[in-house]
Amino acid sequence: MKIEEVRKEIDQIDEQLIKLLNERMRWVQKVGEIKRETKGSIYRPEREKWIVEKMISLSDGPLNASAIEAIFLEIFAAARNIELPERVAYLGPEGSFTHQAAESRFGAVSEYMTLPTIRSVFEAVETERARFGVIPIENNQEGIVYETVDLLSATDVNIAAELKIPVHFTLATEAENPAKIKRIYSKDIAFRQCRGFLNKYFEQHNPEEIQVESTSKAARLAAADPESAAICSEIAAKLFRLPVLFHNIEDNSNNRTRFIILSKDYENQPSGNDKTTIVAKLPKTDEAGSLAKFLQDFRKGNINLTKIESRPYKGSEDFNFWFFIEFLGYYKDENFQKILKKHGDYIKVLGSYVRNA
Ligand SMILES: O=C(O)C(=O)C[C@]1(C(=O)O)C=C[C@@H](O)C=C1
Repeated sequence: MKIEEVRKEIDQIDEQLIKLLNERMRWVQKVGEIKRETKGSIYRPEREKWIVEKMISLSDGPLNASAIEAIFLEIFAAARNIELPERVAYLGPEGSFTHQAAESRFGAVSEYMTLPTIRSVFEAVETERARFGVIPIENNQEGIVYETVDLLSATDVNIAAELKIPVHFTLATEAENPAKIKRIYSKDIAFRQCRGFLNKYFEQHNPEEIQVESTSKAARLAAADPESAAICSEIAAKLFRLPVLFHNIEDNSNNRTRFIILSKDYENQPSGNDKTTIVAKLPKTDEAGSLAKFLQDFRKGNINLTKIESRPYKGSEDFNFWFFIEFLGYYKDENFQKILKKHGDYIKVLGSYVRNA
C-alpha cells in the first residue's frame, strides 16, 4: 500500500472524528445549560475519571492507558471551556512543573494566569479572578510545602482535586554533545537532584554551574547561548524550543510532586474512592491529651488517616499548634459526620476529592 492510500484512510477517520467530537460537544452544551439552571459545578473530576477508566477498559488497539487519558483530558478541557470559559491560575513561571501539572489537567485550550507566588494564586481564586488555582502541596523527597498548608487554613477556598506528577528533569541544549557545553543553568535543587548524571557526563571538562531562580529561566538563558545547557522540565524546553539531549536525568526516578487544584465554594460528588482534607484547631487547653482524644475518634470510626501535620499558630506566645489532616473517605460519610458533630466547632473541611494514587 502506498502512503497516499493509507493517508486517505486516516483522512476519512479524522472526518468522522471531528463530526463525533462536535456531536459530543453539542451534548456538553446541554449539560452546561442544565448546570446553569441547577447551579451545578462545571468541573466534575469523578465523572471524568469514570469515563477515562471506561475508555481504557474498552480499548482494544495500540493506544495505551496514558495516551487514552491524555486525549480525553484534552477533550474534557475543551468541553469545560464550552460550558463556561475557565481561567486557571498557577504558580509560575511559565514552564514550571506547576505549569506542567496545570496543563495536564486543564489542557491546551484553557486560559491561564501565571502568578509569581503561592499566595497570589490563593488570592486569584478567593476573589474569583480565576476559577481554579494550581499549586504544589508536597514532594515525596522534599516534604510538605508549608506555605500552601498555612494558606489553606487562613483563606476561604476549597480543594477541588489533587494530582501527582513525576518530576523529571531534562538536559536541554543547542549543543550537539556534552563536550561542547561550557555552562549549565539551573535551580539549586535541580543541580542537587541531578548530581549523579552531572558527575558521569561532565567529569572531564567541568562546565560552570550557574544557579538561577527557576528551571524555566534556565531554559530561556540556555536558548540564547548555544554553548550552554539547562536542567529543566520537558515543558520549559518545549516552551523555549530547546532540543532535549538527555531525558530523565534525575538521580532518583521516584521523585514526585503532589499538586492541588483550588476553587471557591466548591463541592465534588462522592466517587467511591475519595480523600478529604481538613484543618483542626483544637481547644488550646490540655494540648497533648486533646489531640490524642481527637485522633481516637478517627480510630473508633475506622477512618484511615493519610496525613497529619502540626503547624504553629503564627504570632502566638505559647507552643500551641493546629493540625492539617487528610483521611480516606468523603466528608458526608457517616463515620466522619459523627466526628463533625462532636468537634465541628474546631474543624474546617477543605474538600473531598477523588484520590489520586
Ligand atoms: O458530565 C458532565 O458533568 C460534563 O460537564 C461533561 C464532561 C465531559 O466532557 O464528559 C465535562 C466536564 C466535566 O468535568 C465532566 C464531564
